Amino acid sequence: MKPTANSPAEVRLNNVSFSYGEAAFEFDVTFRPGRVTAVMGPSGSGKSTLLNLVAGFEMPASGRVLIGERDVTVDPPAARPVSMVFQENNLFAHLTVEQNVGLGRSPSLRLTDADRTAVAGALEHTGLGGKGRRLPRELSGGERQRVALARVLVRERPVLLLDEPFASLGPALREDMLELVAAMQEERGMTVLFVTHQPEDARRISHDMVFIEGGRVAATGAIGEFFGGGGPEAFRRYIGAS
Ligand SMILES: Nc1ncnc2c1ncn2[C@@H]1O[C@H](COP(=O)(O)OP(=O)(O)OP(=O)(O)O)[C@@H](O)[C@H]1O
Repeated sequence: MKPTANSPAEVRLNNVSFSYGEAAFEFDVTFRPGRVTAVMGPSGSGKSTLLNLVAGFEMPASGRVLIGERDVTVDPPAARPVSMVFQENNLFAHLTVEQNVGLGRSPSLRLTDADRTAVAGALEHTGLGGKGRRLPRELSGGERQRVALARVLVRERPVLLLDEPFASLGPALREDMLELVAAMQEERGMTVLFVTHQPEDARRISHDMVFIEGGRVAATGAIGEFFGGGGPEAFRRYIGAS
C-alpha cells in the first residue's frame, strides 16, 4: 500500500478556550507529528471536546488550532486534513460497505477506477475482502469498526482522531483492532490522537500521553513515564494505582 502523500503533521491547540455553558475548557497543547498520543482523563474532563475542536465540529471562542503549517481554526470539518472514528455510528446504514469506504474518496460517491482500486485494497487490508456488498447491519461490531478504518485508509489524511473506537468490543477483538491501527499508523506516519479509558490499550499503541482533567491538560509526557509508576498523582488516582 502506498504511503500517504502527506508528511506527518503536528497538531497544536494554541491557547484555545471554549465552553459549553458552565463547562469551560482551556487547551494549550502540542501533539507530536507521526506519533500516537493517548488522550486520557476522567469522564467529562473534555477529551471528546478536545477532539471535536481539532476536527472542527466545535469552534474555539479564542486561540488557534494548527495542523502542520496550517491554521485551521475557522475551517469547516470537511476542509481539515483529519479523519475521525467514533465508538459507533461511523457508517451510513443504507449504504454498502464499499460505498461507506468510498465516501472517504468522494462524498458524492463519484468514484474513479483508481478510487475503486483503493477501496478494494483497503477492504483487503482490513480483513473485509468479500464483504463489500453487505450493509452495516449484516456485519459484527468489530467488522463495522474495520469499515471505518478502511475509510481512514482511503482518505489518506495525515491526522487520525480516535474517540474510544473499540470501547464496545471484547478484549480479543480490541487487541486485533489495536494491532491494525498500530500497523496503519506506522505505515502512513499518521499523527493519532487516541481517546481511551483503557490503560492497557493506551500502553499498547501510544508513544505519548496527554492527561486531561477539569477541561485542561493536567500532564503530558512519554507513555512509559505514566505507566512506570512515576506518573503524575492525578493520573495514578485516575487509573486506581494510588
Ligand atoms: N454538546 C454539548 N452540549 C453541552 N455540554 C456538553 C456537550 N458535549 C459535552 N458537554 C459537556 O462538556 C463536558 C466535557 O464533555 P466531553 O464529552 O468532552 O468529556 P469526555 O472527557 O470525553 O468524557 P467521557 O470520558 O465520559 O466520554 C461534560 O461536562 C459534558 O457534559
